[in-house]
Parts: sequence; structure tokens; C-alpha cells
Amino acid sequence: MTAITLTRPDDWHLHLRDGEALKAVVPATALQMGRAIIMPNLKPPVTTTEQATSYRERILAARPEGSAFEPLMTLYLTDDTPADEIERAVASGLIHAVKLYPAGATTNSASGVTDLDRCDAAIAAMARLGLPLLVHGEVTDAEIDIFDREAVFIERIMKPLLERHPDLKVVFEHITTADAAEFVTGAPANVAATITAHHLLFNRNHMLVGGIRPHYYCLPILKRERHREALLAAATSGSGKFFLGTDSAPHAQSDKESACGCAGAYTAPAAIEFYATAFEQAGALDRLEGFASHFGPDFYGLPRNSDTITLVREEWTLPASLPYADGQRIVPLKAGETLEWKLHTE
Ligand SMILES: NC(=O)N[C@@H](CC(=O)O)C(=O)O
Repeated sequence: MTAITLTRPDDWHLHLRDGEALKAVVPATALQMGRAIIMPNLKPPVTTTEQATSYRERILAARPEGSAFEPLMTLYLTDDTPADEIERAVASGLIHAVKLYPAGATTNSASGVTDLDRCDAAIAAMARLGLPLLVHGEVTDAEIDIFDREAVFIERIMKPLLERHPDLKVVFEHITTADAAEFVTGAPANVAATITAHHLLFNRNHMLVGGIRPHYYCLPILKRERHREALLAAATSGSGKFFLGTDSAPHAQSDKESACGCAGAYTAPAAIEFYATAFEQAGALDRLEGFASHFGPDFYGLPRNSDTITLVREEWTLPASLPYADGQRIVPLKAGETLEWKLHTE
């Protein structure tokens, strides 16, 4: 095949940051995606409808001329999120989900939830109003090995949460293990998952063999090959429970290439190309459109996009780095490497 045309995809998990960074990263996503679920882990986090509404305005202002890209906003759940904030969020029509970060799990998660019981009223309101909870599914206990944190989360947090709120719509974000893929497959229809392109393409050897490659360091961390295979099988299964969420997470080059580097892979500049590569490797390019463009809006109860994009089989090389905020540079994943699929642009 030399070209494929798809309904325009959406990104159901995206970090855009704020301030000057917006101008640097919003256009990359706006070129490919119709909409994106915008993560609220700013400093300070986006915890109110009012904050999310003004953050949305700043994102809209960073779109390229003529772009119809639509940011779908989220709120950051804290121990103190009141149920009436959930009602305000739904009434606004601009907030499409609430994000659960266990306190300390990842970048800017210090204000995250310490005990889910404390959020019970807010979560009950979400279940009642049909507002999805997006879950960073890792426990943070110091004694749990970083490679086991997702699997332990399922038993300790996810299952009890769904037992208490069986009607809650839950997206298990950026799943990285066979355990999570199996859990979501067996769960009722109100439970779905996003999968990143990098977890479909890479395992932990790519990050650690022959030298430590900080641009592959993200959370949840890349796992062993058998987990990558299970994720690829889930993504290409045709199940509507699995859909595209890049978790593109920009950090300045100096913050990644550091003695204590930040977690996050910047994949937005070639997101759909990365997914096409993974699906082609699995012999499942015909399943890409469902995963990238149909199942996400179906789960969120939104219309599918009505326009299309075309990918062509054409070699191109990702730049070694790109401009970022405050005169800094940012290194995309697979910087300087050649890709085989390219988004066709006029
Ligand atoms: N994925 C990451 O490694 N980092 C994300 C946070 C997150 O989604 O965990 C970030 O905001 O940098």
C-alpha cells in the first residue's frame, strides 16, 4: 500500500503545557488531530472549570491560522474536589473528563489524590452525570517496583473503584502491561483504555540497552517485550475499548538529558506516523482507523470527525530537535531517524 486515508484521528491523552510552550507544541497536534483530551497537570494544576476555560482559550490562541483543532478540557482531581465542581464542569460543555493522578505518580502530580475515599462524592457525581474518570494507573508506594506499579494498581485501586461505582466511565490511560490489556478486555463496556504509540513500538531494551536513552523514559515506564506484544494485540484487535492517546509529554531537552531527567516522550510531531508503523508491523493497517478515529469519540459520546487525513508511504527524517519555550529546544522521539509513513499536507 502506498497511501491510506482515514477519518481524521483524535488524541485522547495529550500534554500541551502552558505559556510559550503552547506556541511550540500545539501546531504539531493541530496538524494531525481533530480534537485532543488535554491533560490538566500544569503548575498549579487545572482543578476548576474556570481555570480549564481560560486554559482552553490560551490553547485556542496557539493554534495555527485557520486550524479547527478543538481542545477537550479536563479537570485534575484532588482530595478536595467538591461534587458541585463536577456539576459546573458538565454544565460548561467544555470539560469532557476528570483526571486521577495518584499523588506523586508522575510529572506535576504532587496535588494528586492521596486516598480515593476522599473523592467519593465527586466520583459519585461523575458516575451520575456520565463524566469519564481518566486514570493514571500506577501505585506510588515506595516498596512497589516501578515495573509492577500498573499491575498492582489494578488489584488495589481499579477493581475496588469499579466495585463501588460500577456505572462510572473509566479510561485506563496509557496502559503498558498485558495485565491492563486483559483487565480492560474483560471489564464492562464503561471501561476503556488509551495506548500510546511508543508503548506499541518499544520495550525497555530500547531505553536501556547500549546506553541509557532519556527520550524513551516516560511513565508508566516501558515494559518487557511480552507486554508490548499484548498491547499491540489489543490495539489491533478491533475492540472499541482501545483507542489512540499519545501521552505526548513535552519537556525541554535540558530537562530530559539530565542527571535526573523528566518522564515524558514528545511524540506529537509524528504521532499518526508512529501508530501507522506499529499497525503495519502487526499486519493490521486496516484496523488503524477504528483505533485512531472511531472508538474514542464513540466512547466519549461525541461525533466522529467528518474530514479525513492521508498518510503516504514516503521516507522522511524527524528533526534532531525543534524550538521550544524560552529559547530552549525539544527533542522528539526518534529524532534524526527516518520514518516510512508521512502525513500528507497540502
Ligand atoms: N507520561 C509521562 O511520562 N509524563 C507526563 C505525565 C504522565 O502522563 O505520566 C508529563 O506530564 O510529563
